[in-house]
Amino acid sequence: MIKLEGLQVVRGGNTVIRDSSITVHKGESVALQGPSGCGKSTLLKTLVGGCEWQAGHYLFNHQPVTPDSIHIVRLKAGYIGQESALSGSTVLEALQRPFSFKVFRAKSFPEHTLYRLMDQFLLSRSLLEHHPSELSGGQKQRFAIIRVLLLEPELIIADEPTSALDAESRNNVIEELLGRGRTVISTSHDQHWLDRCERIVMMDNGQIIGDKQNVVCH
Ligand SMILES: Nc1ncnc2c1ncn2[C@@H]1O[C@H](COP(=O)(O)OP(=O)(O)OP(=O)(O)O)[C@@H](O)[C@H]1O
Repeated sequence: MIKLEGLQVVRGGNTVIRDSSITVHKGESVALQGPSGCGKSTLLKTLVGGCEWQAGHYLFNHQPVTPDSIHIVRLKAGYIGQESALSGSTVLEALQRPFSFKVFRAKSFPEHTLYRLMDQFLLSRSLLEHHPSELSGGQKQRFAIIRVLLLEPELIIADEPTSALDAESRNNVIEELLGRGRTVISTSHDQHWLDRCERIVMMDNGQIIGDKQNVVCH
């Protein structure tokens, strides 16, 4: 699904991703691990065009991707960022907003899925009428994940998706994102999340330095 070869990313004049290559197949769950500042978030952002790459090759579903054609990835990949903003006058409006974008207009808003996910993530229905700024950090994070899931992306890119969650909602989010055969590329400092990813890719100083299969206990 994703193939990077010799990728290089420069930010603020510094090379923060260097000569990085990785292949991720459909259905795999991969976590990038490594010290703070080694480039994990940058690599995830680059996959959806949040950072430009200056050298290397990027293939998505065997198609070459360039910074100019990154929209082919954005159509099919959902990005859950560390500070995903929900914009709208209510939470419901924020969740519905992507469905008004031209590229997603053919999709209808999956209300049943929304309610299923809210129940699973322990979110009460009344929150839908709240202003997004009234949500707690953990509620915001769960709604940001729901917003991505409602669009049924082929690929999920998740930057610390459980960082603001308590144990119960964390387990439910892990089950939903990692327990259903989805293709997920992530970074996390949460050992519960890491234990459920099938592959751990080690990074250091902007480079991929190791790749191991995890024995996943379901
Ligand atoms: N907007 C930016 N402009 C310039 N440099 C940046 C920017 N954002 C991050 N960097 C630099 O890029 C490098 C990689 O940062 P990145 O956030 O990708 O690391 P990380 O591995 O995700 O760290 P953490 O585990 O702390 O989230 C760091 O040296 C950081 O200082």
